[in-house]
Amino acid sequence: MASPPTIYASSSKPPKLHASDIGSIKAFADANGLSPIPSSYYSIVEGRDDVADHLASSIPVIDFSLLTSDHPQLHANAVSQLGKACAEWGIFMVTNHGISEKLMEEVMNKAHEFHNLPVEEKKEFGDKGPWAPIRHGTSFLPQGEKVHYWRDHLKVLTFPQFNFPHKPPGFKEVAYDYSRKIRAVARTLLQGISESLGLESKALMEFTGFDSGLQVFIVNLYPPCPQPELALGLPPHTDQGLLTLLYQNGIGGLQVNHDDKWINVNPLPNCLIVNVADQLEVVSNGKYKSILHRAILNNKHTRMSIPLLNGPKLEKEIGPVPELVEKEEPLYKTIKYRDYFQVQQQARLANKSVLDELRLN
Ligand SMILES: O=C(O)CCC(=O)C(=O)O
Ligand SMILES: [Fe+2]
Repeated sequence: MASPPTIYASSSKPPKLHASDIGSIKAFADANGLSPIPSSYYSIVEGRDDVADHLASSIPVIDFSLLTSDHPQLHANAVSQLGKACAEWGIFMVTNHGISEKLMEEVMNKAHEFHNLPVEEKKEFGDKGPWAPIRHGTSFLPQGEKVHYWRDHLKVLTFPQFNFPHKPPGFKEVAYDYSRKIRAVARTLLQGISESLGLESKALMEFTGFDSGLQVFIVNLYPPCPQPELALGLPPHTDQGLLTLLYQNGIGGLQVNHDDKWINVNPLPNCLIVNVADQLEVVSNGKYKSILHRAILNNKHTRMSIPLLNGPKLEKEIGPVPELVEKEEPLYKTIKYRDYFQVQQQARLANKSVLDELRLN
């Protein structure tokens, strides 16, 4: 067995502090510098898992301009690559997506400004539960979790209704523009994914009510952590929704689980990282599995990530698409997307995957 980290051997193990008392891990990290982290943030006890870094360069890359090409063969090739990426990986990078570098930078800068606002100024956005349109908070599920995670977040419902914090000035405007452009990219990807399953291009959009679908705009900030070998930014989880499109500030930290190994995601410049999420697994009847991922930490740089979760319409009944289960057994229950949240909250509190609750034996 590996020798335990020295912090465990010390008689002065740092105190357990509850994330709700800490409020903002950024403010806490700013105030505490290099002091040992509270022991309530120890989520890695056996040392970090091995990382299969030789596989990092195998994460698929989809050229969006080929997917939207008028040339039938180029489009067909892109669709087949997309299907392969969803089936074999559940994560891929999208290049040439058409969202300008300038807009992406503006969103990132404003997002940073938001997290840099004094704690008092952000109090009005404090987390009031899963259905609140704007929620600012820390960790993962502070009220239910046994250990905490080194991250602050802002989560905003940006579709079908657009909500957004009114500060810092200009954030709302660039976020609106970005949110709509991301939805358009997600919509085109969903059409390609539909085709890759042998369905009509609009089939998944219509079945999931995508054009009135939920979008959650998340801004994560992971401050430098003095003991990154002991804590995590986010625990292993899958995302709700159909497709998550994520952009980060150039500091690595996202890892995905592929064939039971953790792999660092090293994004190409200006690309979008796309994750297959739970509802895509369900509608594809398990052909495209939602990807397990987590966020690790470093002790030097602030990491920021901006994932936008694009899901079905809340009132839609979501289960395997009927065309796919004409010749095979449905592997998942059908439930209203709105009710899925209830199941998800309970499953997460019990530390289970929500899909386990929806799987039919
Ligand atoms: O920070 C990251 O790269 C991952 C964020 C994430 O998985 C999430 O917010 O659900
Ligand atoms: Fe996630």
